[in-house]
Amino acid sequence: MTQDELKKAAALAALDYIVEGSIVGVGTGSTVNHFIDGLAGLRSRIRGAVSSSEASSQRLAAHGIEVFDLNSIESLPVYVDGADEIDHGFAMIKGGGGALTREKIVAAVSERFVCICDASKRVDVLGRFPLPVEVIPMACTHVSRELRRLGGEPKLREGFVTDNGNRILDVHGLSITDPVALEARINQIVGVVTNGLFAERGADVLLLAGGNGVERLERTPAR
Ligand SMILES: O=C[C@H](O)[C@H](O)[C@H](O)COP(=O)(O)O
Repeated sequence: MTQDELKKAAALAALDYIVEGSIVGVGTGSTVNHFIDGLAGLRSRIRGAVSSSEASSQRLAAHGIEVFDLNSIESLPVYVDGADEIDHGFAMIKGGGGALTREKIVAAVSERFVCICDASKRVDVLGRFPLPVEVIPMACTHVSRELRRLGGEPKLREGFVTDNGNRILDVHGLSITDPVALEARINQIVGVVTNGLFAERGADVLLLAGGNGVERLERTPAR
């Protein structure tokens, strides 16, 4: 199977986690695009969706799925999203598509985070994928200096502006052995909006597609 076929298999498996009659939290990216396309077939069984990016909102709307403002809803039983890397404790690096801030907000509201990935995303230690950090534009140089002090090598994502009007620094060379601590530390740097570590609020379920099908893994409570 190709990587895209594996992404699609993981995405379609996530349809089993949708709560009938609810609003569904929807992430961003090529794996989630398969999920949105699959969700279109269940349109009559959900109220609609909350989206984490302009791109996902457009795709949802094109399928006739109503997109709600997060501020207008009371609860979100399930959030479905991909990841760039996920470790064995279900901490993730996200933001390869630059949607990390809205993704983290929607994930924070959700009761259950279902992560959909092909098997190449599973790692022992996070950090080979450069860690995206969303930054207020005027703070890029300051934040870069601070990130270097933490041992990383930040590179500005050229020509890219987030849905929130900010910039992305991709931080190379980190070996992230304590994702919860690093997530908090980077968020303390003035000018940082969000970083792409999803560790304090990691995934609850991992649907991991490989050669032998889709593994359905639940986070163990002790994480
Ligand atoms: O900003 C993008 C998101 O965090 C994506 O969920 C992540 O980059 C994975 O994307 P893909 O499914 O395209 O590999």
